[in-house]
Amino acid sequence: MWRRVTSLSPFISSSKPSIRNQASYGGKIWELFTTEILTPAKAGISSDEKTPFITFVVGGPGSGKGTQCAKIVETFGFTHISAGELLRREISCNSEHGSMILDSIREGKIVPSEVTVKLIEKEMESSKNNKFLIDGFPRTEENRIAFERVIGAEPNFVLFFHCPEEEMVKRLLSRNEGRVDDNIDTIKKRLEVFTALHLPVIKYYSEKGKLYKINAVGTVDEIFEQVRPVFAVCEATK
Ligand SMILES: Nc1ncnc2c1ncn2[C@@H]1O[C@H](COP(=O)(O)OP(=O)(O)OP(=O)(O)O)[C@@H](O)[C@H]1O
Ligand SMILES: Nc1ccn([C@H]2C[C@H](O)[C@@H](COP(=O)(O)O)O2)c(=O)n1
Ligand SMILES: [Mg+2]
Repeated sequence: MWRRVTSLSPFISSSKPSIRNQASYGGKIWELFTTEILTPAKAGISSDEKTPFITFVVGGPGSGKGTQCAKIVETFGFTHISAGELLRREISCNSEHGSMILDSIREGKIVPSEVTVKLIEKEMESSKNNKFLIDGFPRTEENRIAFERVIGAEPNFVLFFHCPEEEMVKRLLSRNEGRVDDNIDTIKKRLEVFTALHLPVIKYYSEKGKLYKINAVGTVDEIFEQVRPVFAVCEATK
């Protein structure tokens, strides 16, 4: 079980990173952000079993966040909390916010942060684990600030899956899971929202030295080989 932390502490020291891994293909402004694999001390990994270890997993729609989270869970024993899945669950059980959430998802819009953060908080509180992968969150600065306020914690680090738009569109159109937002019109809106609202979040964590940028092009296993060393640092401190 995790306990809530009451103050936010800086996790990053100024010593040199042990490994530096920069994505190698062209792109937009995302190119400004680097991936660094930090030493345990630099990554701020606590030896306190009760302090939650929080990783945010971000990236565009279809960049492969969910796919890689499944591999991280299998290999490193994290609890996977997908913000999108929690919201879809609210739709399926016709909850108080179900129809508002469905409308937002159909339109490719972001659900108000207070709703999403409350769902995440409930999942964290009911888990016996203290290592969390929070997938598809934060999508916006509003999401990020609401999490800090409600949960009283920051992520230990943030994994950013960087994928070209054409590849994301191709993957989403062939996902075939019956999602109401996997159609070309909604995908276009999701991409617009991603470009407009996600950049400040990426920039924020990059400046804090918490961002690990992963080149999300390649096979699932190739991509996981970039992800693995980030979590191996965490394992090494147990
Ligand atoms: N490296 C890859 N190469 C090709 N296809 C992939 C790769 N990784 C994932 N996929 C496929 O692409 C689709 C989208 O992947 P996934 O659901 O993991 O993305 P996501 O980032 O979680 O998307 P969303 O934000 O919409 O939830 C899935 O059908 C998945 O099987
Ligand atoms: N922080 C979040 C996460 C998700 N949503 C909504 C909007 C997304 O298009 C949809 C699906 O999420 P995904 O499964 O693609 O991660 O859920 C949101 O509003 N806020
Ligand atoms: Mg997903």
